[in-house]
Amino acid sequence: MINRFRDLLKQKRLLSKHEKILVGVSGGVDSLVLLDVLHKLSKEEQWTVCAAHLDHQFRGQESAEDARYVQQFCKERNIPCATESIDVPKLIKDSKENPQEVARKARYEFYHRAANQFQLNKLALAHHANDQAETVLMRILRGTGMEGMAGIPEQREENGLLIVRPFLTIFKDELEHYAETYGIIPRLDSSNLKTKYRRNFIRLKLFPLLEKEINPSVQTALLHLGEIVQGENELIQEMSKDKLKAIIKWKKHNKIVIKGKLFLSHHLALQRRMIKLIFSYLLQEQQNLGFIHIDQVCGWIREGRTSTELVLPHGLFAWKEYDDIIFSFEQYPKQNQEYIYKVLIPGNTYIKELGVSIDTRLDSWSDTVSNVSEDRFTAVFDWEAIQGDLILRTRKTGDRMTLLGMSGHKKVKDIMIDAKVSRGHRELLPLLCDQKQILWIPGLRRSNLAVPTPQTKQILTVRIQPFSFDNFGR
Ligand SMILES: Nc1ncnc2c1ncn2[C@@H]1O[C@H](COP(=O)(O)OP(=O)(O)OP(=O)(O)O)[C@@H](O)[C@H]1O
Repeated sequence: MINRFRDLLKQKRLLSKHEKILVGVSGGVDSLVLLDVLHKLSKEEQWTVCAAHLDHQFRGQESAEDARYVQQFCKERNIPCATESIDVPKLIKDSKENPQEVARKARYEFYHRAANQFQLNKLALAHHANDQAETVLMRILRGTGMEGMAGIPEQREENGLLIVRPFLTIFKDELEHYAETYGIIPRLDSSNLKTKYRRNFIRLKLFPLLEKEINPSVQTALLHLGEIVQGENELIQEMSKDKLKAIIKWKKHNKIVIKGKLFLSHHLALQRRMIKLIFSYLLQEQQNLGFIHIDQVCGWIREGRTSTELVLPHGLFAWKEYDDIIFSFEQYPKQNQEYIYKVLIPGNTYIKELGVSIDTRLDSWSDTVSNVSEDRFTAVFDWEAIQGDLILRTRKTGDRMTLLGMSGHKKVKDIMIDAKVSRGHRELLPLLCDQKQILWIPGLRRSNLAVPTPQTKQILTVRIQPFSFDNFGR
């Protein structure tokens, strides 16, 4: 019988020669068989095999006896065994998290400690084909995507520990048969019937019914479905990662900007995956968003309108700026960030809303005529043509100006739209005005007003600290 397991393990290629394996052993039949099989094959495969058992203190004395039982089982076979006893019921009481998650976390932390203690890098767990079929069916019934339907992964990495499940295609009756053949007596977990209610409902009621009425091999069918989906899933995941790289314009830990048109050029299946990847990147995989939100985002991007902001769970926001789709934990720049400053002449005025300062200087024409040079953030004016105080303020509805080199007025809003200034930044961008008109939109365009001429006596040079739209309002 061990030969069949040897062949199966070889075929799976989850374990190669010289592996250093930690086996998670509960004391139940599956994990005792796994430990026994791996131990029996360890000599020829030159494996180091150790065991780890955690007493979760769920069942008082009974749990403590499980731990002693596993220790004894290991001692008889000369297998090093790490055991710990943790008051998981107390951890659950003190925590706000889901009880199963708390127990799982405690167990995995323990596995890591045990693996470090024995210097091992693989963890083998004894989930089997029935567990897999139950998982696939349960997820289908509860609602899942392809990732969920793929079931339990045969191999995955967690913080440097490679977790393998060599029995995932072996049904429990075969493990029980092995146990009987080799005289392995498992501990009976009395909590099984209570804690695994839903699983037991599927195992004890639903599967027998489905096997009788629909398909005698329903579990195998589900197992195959899981395997097929897992393969296709891996393929589409790889594709999504590739495509995502191309649509990301830039990203930082709390913000991602993607190219809308390129995103929409992909199939909806890839779009959904890419949004999911974006969520898991921003949310650090802790609290991914479900199908409803993923679909909501895809639909919202398709809508195309640029003026809506999407409020998502876990403090995430999404908005559009021309072709950019922005996902961020910072809210869309507020509309009412109006400001107005009297500009000191000569002197320095700090605009706190922008985090930049504005410098002014007055010179006689003859002093400056040789070195006056305008750029996006510097402008020069005929001082005498300026009417009253100089102010720097945000845009007001209906603001208009005459651009240098153009005749007629143009709406400031349209000038900004033409220059592709995003909606949020339109409300923040400073306008330099005198008492009557707008003279200059720093960084963007200047008006045809107060332009120095050969008759100009005094030149006003205004220089605003260069700003990028990324520096403010976002
Ligand atoms: N207390 C524990 N200590 C260490 N490993 C555990 C413990 N409980 C479960 N495991 C590992 O996790 C796997 C899955 O656990 P699960 O509770 O689903 O199965 P189980 O019914 O306890 O399986 P088994 O028949 O092996 O006891 C087990 O097969 C075993 O490898």
